[in-house]
Order: sequence, then C-alpha cells, then structure tokens
Amino acid sequence: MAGYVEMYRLGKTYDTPNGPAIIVEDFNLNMAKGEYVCLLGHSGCGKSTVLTMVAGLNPITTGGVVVANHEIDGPGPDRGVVFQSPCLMPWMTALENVLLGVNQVYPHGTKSQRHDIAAYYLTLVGLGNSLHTRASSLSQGMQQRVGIARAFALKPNMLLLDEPFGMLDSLTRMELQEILLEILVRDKVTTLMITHDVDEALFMSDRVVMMTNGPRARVGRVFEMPFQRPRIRAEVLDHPDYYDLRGDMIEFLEEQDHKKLKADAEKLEAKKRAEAEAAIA
Ligand SMILES: Nc1ncnc2c1ncn2[C@@H]1O[C@H](COP(=O)(O)OP(=O)(O)OP(=O)(O)O)[C@@H](O)[C@H]1O
Repeated sequence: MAGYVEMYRLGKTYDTPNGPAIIVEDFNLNMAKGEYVCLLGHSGCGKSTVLTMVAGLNPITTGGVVVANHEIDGPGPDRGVVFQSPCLMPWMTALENVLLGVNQVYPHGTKSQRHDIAAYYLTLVGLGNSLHTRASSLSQGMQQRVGIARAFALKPNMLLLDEPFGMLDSLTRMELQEILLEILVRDKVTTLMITHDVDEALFMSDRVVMMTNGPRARVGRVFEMPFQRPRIRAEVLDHPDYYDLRGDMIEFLEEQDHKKLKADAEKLEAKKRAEAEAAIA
C-alpha cells in the first residue's frame, strides 16, 4: 500500500578503512499522513542513518524515500529535523534563532507576520517570556524547546526527531513529550522519532518499528499501539496491553543482543581457526 512517506529498499553503505560497510539494507517502511512512528533498536544498528537519509542529510546508497509524492534528493523545509542538541546560534535570541528558518520559508510574509509565527511557536513550547533571551543564556531544556519551535515554525510535512529528549531530565522530558504530542496531533504532522526509551515509544507513537542489529539492519518487528489519542499518561500506563507490548519489545531487543553475541563468538572462532591453520601451513 502506498504511503504518505515511503522508504523502499533503503540501504546505506559507508566507506571505511576496512572496505565498504553495509549498515542498512532493504529497509522498507510506509507511513500514513499524520502517523507517528518510533524507531527503536540497539545502539549502532543504523537508526540515525535511516533518519538522516530521510532528512536528505546523508546520501542514499540504494532504494529511495518518497515524501508527499516527491522523491527526496537532499534536505528541504518540508522535513523538519530535531537532534539531541539543537545547534542554536548562541549569540542570537530565541526569537532570532526561530526567525532564521521562518525568514527562508516565508520570504514574502511581512516582518511582523514572520515575527508572529516565530513568537507563536515559541509560546506553544512554553518560551513566551524568553523570546528575547540569548540562546547561550537558556538552559538545555529551554534550548531544546527553541529547536522544537524552530522545526514546527517551518510547517513541515514531516518531522524527524533523533532522540530529542535524550539529554533532558525526566520532568522536562515528560513535559516536552506532552507539548510535542499536542502540536503534532493538532497539525497532523507525520513524525519519525528515534528513541532508546521503550516507555517513550509506547506513550508517543502509533507504531513502534524495531530494527534488527546491524550490519545490514532492516525492519525486524512492527508493533501497533492500541492507545487512544489524545494520550493521557495514566491511561496509557493502565491500559491492559501496555505491559505485554513493553515485554514483547524488550524481548525483541534481548533476542537481537543474543544474536549479536552469537555472531561475534562465531566470528572470533573463525578468526582463531584461520590463524591456527595459517600457523600449521
Ligand atoms: N559516516 C560514517 N562512516 C562510517 N561509518 C559510519 C558513519 N556513520 C555511521 N557509521 C556507522 O554506522 C553504524 C550505524 O550508525 P548510526 O549512528 O546510524 O546508529 P544508531 O542506531 O543511530 O546508533 P545510536 O543509537 O548509538 O545513536 C555504526 O556502526 C556507525 O559506526
């Protein structure tokens, strides 16, 4: 079935000193408009590689990505990206940082219209009183809010989030999860988010896509979330399927770990055998 976002046979090979390394291979995923998908997998399996290819920041080796009927061939304002650290211009204010993108996307808007858009999104993320504070004086959580406002202010078709709450304390993290969900659901933005946190994936997403371990990582299992929107944390936690789903996801990750340990042991064994044979010859 065609999707609003289609990743088809997506693959990435990096050149390394030891030769080409096939990190992602045959990664297939379709997303409906407005859908929220979380990508989960072990560290180093290739999650950021997939996300940066969709963002157009990382050249695709094989396959392709279509967003809203357009095959992507580089970055564009139709896809907003938020990383773990927001990379703000430290000498500019929160407002000026958001305006950097807004000015590019709305070049024909008046100065006051562009100001209003930037101020509106900053207010939504709770920074209405810090519009004119320099980024360097904002806390990490506030800077991440600016990063989220900056991505939303561009009105993207798709939002790509790479562990956006990874560096925040748990209270700020929970608050920002809720703010983000509220804006995303209201604006029906299609979202792909990387997280290491199973509970975050359960709370935020419509589907959780589990990646196999690399090399040649691909989609391993897909879990559908049965929780209603708007999401209320206590209701999600109380849902009869919550702990079963959580258990299945953790089991998948553990299985991948065992497979990796087994593959590593076999590789080591083969290396020792080859060395022993070479010594005899
Ligand atoms: N530019 C590059 N050149 C060579 N190898 C790379 C490059 N970028 C990433 N890799 C390798 O590709 C693999 C996947 O990296 P990636 O960052 O996509 O994983 P990840 O699942 O997002 O990891 P994490 O959860 O730790 O952020 C890793 O082994 C990494 O070392």
